[in-house]
Amino acid sequence: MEKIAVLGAGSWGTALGFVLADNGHDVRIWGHRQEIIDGINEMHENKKYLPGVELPMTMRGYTSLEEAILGVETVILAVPTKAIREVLQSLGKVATNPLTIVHVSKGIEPDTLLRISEMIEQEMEPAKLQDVVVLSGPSHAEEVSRRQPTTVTSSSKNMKAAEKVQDLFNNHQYFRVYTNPDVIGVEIGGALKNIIALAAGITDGLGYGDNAKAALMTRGLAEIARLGSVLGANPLTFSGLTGIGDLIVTCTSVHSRNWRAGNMLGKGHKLEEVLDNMGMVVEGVRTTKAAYQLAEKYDVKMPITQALYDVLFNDVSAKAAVDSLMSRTKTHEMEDLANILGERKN
Ligand SMILES: NC(=O)C1=CN([C@@H]2O[C@H](COP(=O)(O)OP(=O)(O)OC[C@H]3O[C@@H](n4cnc5c(N)ncnc54)[C@H](OP(=O)(O)O)[C@@H]3O)[C@@H](O)[C@H]2O)C=CC1
Ligand SMILES: O=C(CO)COP(=O)(O)O
Repeated sequence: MEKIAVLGAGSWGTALGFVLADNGHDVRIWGHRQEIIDGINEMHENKKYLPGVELPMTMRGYTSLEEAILGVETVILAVPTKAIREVLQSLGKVATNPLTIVHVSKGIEPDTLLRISEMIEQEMEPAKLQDVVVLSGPSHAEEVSRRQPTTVTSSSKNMKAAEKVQDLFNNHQYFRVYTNPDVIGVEIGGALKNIIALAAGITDGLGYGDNAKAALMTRGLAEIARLGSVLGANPLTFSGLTGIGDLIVTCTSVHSRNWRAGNMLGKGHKLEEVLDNMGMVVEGVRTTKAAYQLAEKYDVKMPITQALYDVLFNDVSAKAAVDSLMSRTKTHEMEDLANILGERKN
C-alpha cells in the first residue's frame, strides 16, 4: 500500500484515483475547486466530472497541494495539457523529496512543440524529479470508474519505473496495464488520435457514414505514424494500445469529448460555442495547432491534420475540408510508410 497523490480532480484524475483506491492505496486527490473537493470528501462523488459514481471512502480530496503531497513518492499528473506548466510550477515549490511523476494527459504544447514528458523535465528541478512515466491507452473515465475491462500502457525511459506504475495500477478485475519503452510513440499516439477523433466527429456530424470514418481512422493512423517515426518513435507502437487502440476508442465512442466536439462542428456549430458547451477539456483543438506546426517544421505530409487546422482556425467549412481531402492528387497507399521504413534501415 502506497500513499499516492493525484493532481487534477477532473474525469480522468478521479477515475484513476478510483482504480488506485480499489488496489488498496491511500489516494489523495488534489483539485483547485473547493466545491468539487468538498463533494469528494462529503458525498463521495465528483458530481461535475463523474456523476453517479460512488467514490471509495479511502480517497480524500485536498485543495492544499502541500498537504496532498506530504509523504508521497508518486504523483499522478491529470490536468489538461494547457495547465501542466502551472501545476508543475506549484508542485516544484512544495515538493521536498524526489518524485516519480506519472502523467496521463494527451497533448502536445503548441509553439514549443514539446511532449508532456519533456515539459516535466523542463519544469522540475532534477533534485525533485525521480522518474517520468506516461500512462496512456484506450480508456474512458466513465467506463473505468464502472469497473469495465480496460487496457493501458505504462512507458518510461526507466523501465523499472514503468513496471512500478504497472504494479500500482494493475487490477485483475478490470484494469490491465502493459509496458512499452517507447515514450515518444506512446505520447505521440495518445495526443494525435484526438485530432482524428475531432475529424471523425465532423464527418459523422456532416451525415457521412462508416466508410468515411474508416478512411479517416486508417489514413489518420498513417499520418500519425509518419510524424511519429520522424520524431523518433518506434512505428510498431502505433499498432498498439496507445496507437490504433486509442484511435478506435476515441473515434467511435460517445464518451469522447473530441468526437462530440467534432460532431457539433460537423452540424454547423462554431468552435467557441462548442468548447463553451463541453465543460470539459477538448485536447484535440490545441494539439491540432501543435501537430500542424510539427508537420511544417519536419516537412511531413499530414493532410487530415492540415484540413482540420483550416476548419478550426481558418474558417474553412467542414464540407469544403472533406471535399479538399477527397480531391487530393492520387497517390500510392503505402508509399510514405515504405519510404520511412527504408530510411530507418539505412
Ligand atoms: N477523461 C478521460 O476519459 C481521459 C482523459 N485523458 C486525458 O487526461 C487529461 C485530463 O483530462 P480530464 O480529466 O478528462 O479533463 P476534465 O476536463 O474532465 O478535467 C480537467 C480537470 O483539471 C482541472 N484543471 C484545469 N486547469 C487547472 C489548473 N490550472 N490547476 C488545477 N486544476 C486544473 C479542471 O478544473 P476546473 O473544474 O476548474 O476546470 C478539472 O478538474 C487530458 O489530457 C485528457 O486527454 C486521458 C485518458 C482518458
Ligand atoms: O483519451 C481518451 C480515451 O482514451 C478520452 O478521449 P476524449 O478526451 O476525447 O474524451
